[in-house]
Amino acid sequence: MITMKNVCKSYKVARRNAGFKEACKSLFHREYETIQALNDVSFTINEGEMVGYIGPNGAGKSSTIKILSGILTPDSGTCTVNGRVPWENRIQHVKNIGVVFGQKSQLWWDVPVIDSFLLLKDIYSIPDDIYQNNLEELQKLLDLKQLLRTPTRQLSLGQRMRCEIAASLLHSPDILFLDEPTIGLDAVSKLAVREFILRLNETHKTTVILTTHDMQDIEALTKRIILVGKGRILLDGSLADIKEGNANIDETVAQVYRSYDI
Ligand SMILES: Nc1ncnc2c1ncn2[C@@H]1O[C@H](COP(=O)(O)OP(=O)(O)OP(=O)(O)O)[C@@H](O)[C@H]1O
Repeated sequence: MITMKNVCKSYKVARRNAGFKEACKSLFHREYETIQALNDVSFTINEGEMVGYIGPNGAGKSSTIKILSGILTPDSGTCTVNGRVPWENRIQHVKNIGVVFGQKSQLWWDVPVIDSFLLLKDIYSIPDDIYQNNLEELQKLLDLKQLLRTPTRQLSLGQRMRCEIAASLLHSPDILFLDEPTIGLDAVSKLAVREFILRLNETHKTTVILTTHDMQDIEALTKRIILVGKGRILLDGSLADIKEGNANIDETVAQVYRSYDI
């Protein structure tokens, strides 16, 4: 189970005006601004649930995922993932979770994908039999056979994303965090990724938290949505709660964002 209770997170950002004079001035006197990325965020997600975490740019989605995966520590509030505080026992915690950041790679750029997988096997101390079973299953379901011997940098975005998802699941995590996993993918790759996530959730009961701006992803994958805006949870329900008649889903969501002024 995942719980977040009254979590707040702010960032301190240095600001200065343009120009050489301002750069010199900032050496002696820095101005800072505080950005409140998360403000009193609370929710609970049960085992096996698949939840869409949506909101406009800068709403606080990635900050939430980073806290849940132990990369960031909140300023205040509590958070547990399967009974563990993510940032306190990171080594144990990461064995339980898989994370895919659509805009970042966890694969080593210059080596064949299979070498990255072997490195991950060592990092996560995955036993041989589990690694082999998982590799075989993922290879089949994500159609990786032709890709494993290719260096990551030579893969297309869609091919890389399939490899990234496989990499995040080699150690059989109970929970998968997907931060914009279909960003930039063509229709065929998107469908393949969606189908795989659905199947993973159905067969392995993996808990999935998905952040995306693609409302078709949300429509296809999640029954529950949590809407975040300006660092606050604004709605915890289903797409049906915000959908009106046969309105287009993108227009509906844009209308919701406008109505909350986010
Ligand atoms: N490392 C950082 N340093 C300073 N400010 C940050 C940092 N990371 C995020 N922020 C700020 O915190 C706020 C929330 O950012 P976050 O990346 O969590 O939003 P998001 O919902 O994931 O956005 P997007 O959909 O654009 O990826 C934004 O105002 C952003 O500028």
